[in-house]
Amino acid sequence: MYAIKTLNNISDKGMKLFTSEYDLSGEGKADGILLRSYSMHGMELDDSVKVIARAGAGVNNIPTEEYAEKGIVVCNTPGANANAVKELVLLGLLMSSRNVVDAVDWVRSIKDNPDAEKVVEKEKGRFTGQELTGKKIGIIGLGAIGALVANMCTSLKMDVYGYDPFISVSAAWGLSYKVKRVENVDMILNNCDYVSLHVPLIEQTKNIITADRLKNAKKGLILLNFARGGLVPEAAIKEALELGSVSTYVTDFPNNNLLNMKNVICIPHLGASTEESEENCAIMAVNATMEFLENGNIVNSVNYPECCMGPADKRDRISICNRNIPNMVGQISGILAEKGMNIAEMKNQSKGNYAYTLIDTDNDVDEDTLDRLKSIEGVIRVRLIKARNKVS
Ligand SMILES: NC(=O)C1=CN([C@@H]2O[C@H](COP(=O)(O)OP(=O)(O)OC[C@H]3O[C@@H](n4cnc5c(N)ncnc54)[C@H](O)[C@@H]3O)[C@@H](O)[C@H]2O)C=CC1
Ligand SMILES: O=C(O)CCC(=O)C(=O)O
Repeated sequence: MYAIKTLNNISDKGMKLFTSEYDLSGEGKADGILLRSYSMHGMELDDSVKVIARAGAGVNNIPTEEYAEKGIVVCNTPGANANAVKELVLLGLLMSSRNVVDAVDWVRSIKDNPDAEKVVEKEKGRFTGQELTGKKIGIIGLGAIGALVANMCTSLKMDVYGYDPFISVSAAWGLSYKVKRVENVDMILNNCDYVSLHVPLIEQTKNIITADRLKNAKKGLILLNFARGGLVPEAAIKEALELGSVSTYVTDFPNNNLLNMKNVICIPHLGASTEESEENCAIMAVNATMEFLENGNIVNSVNYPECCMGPADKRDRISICNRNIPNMVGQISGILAEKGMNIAEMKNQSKGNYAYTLIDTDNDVDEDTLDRLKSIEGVIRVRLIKARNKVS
């Protein structure tokens, strides 16, 4: 039996995939944790936790490196909510271009005016906007969401520019040939009418949109931030709005300061909040959790490498989280050889500072073997997964 804890509400479509082997009561020590935006920084974790699945893309709410050090695999759900975000970006583009928020507020204010129809025609000129077609848009970050946004904007007949020095091969393949490649953030800000941010919040992207950069931005820029608040310092936005270099800031990450600024359109972090996206994310997160707990297979991890060997069905499987340093495989297989054990199948993958090893063995695995594997310098965690239908 595996115990699962959830730190946010996770769609039933995903949760009901957990079989009767899973205790979802949330009581006792968890083997796996599922969450959305809950902040895990500073949270005490039981030693029992082996896998954490973020039903979503951004993992800045999880100390992924600290957990890698503890042998806890953190997964996310790449692309599962990208379409939902793309559609909200479209709304952001339209809201900011057609003064929809102010116009709707104003028209509500005349609801008791018996001449509302006439007043509408007289006053509507105050809300005249601009069209998207023909305007320049820059997309910063061309991953799952940025690529969809870029392609959507080409369909709107916008002139689309993209910046992503780390673009993946698959994202590049999916990108319209109409998206023009730009070499730096400033070229985007200085030349575009609209800029949309789609990078993760990491050390290198924190405060990426500085006050200095915004000073030189094309006058009247509309800046959309559906990625993370920490990419754009509030002081920079305040100054840019006052100077007029930015005309409107659309953000999915409101706080008290932003809510009190004129020409800031705040949305309450709704980017991924559609039924479809919540279901997609939950299904992917639950599948990754079960795959790791039952088979030791790692999919969509952000702190350990992808490593899959199919179901742990016929043979016992040893799962090892280890540091990415020389001679780990040699030492591991050496111990199994000394114990007279035969390796039927083995896989070792690495990612950054960490590596992961899966071993299927023809023999029974005893406690002494596991203890010896654990004592290897650089081994972080060892787990035995008993075969479900063992061949004797
Ligand atoms: N508003 C919301 O509800 C949601 C917000 N998000 C945010 O959007 C972010 C992006 O999501 P996805 O597109 O799914 O992730 P992704 O991982 O598919 O794409 C991120 C892209 O950013 C690029 N990148 C990284 N560092 C960069 C840099 N310094 N400069 C330029 N590009 C850089 C990467 O190469 C990658 O192509 C997430 O990390 C999350 O913070 C994601 C989903 C929902
Ligand atoms: O779960 C959510 O609503 C937030 C989604 C999000 O921000 C993300 O996936 O990065």
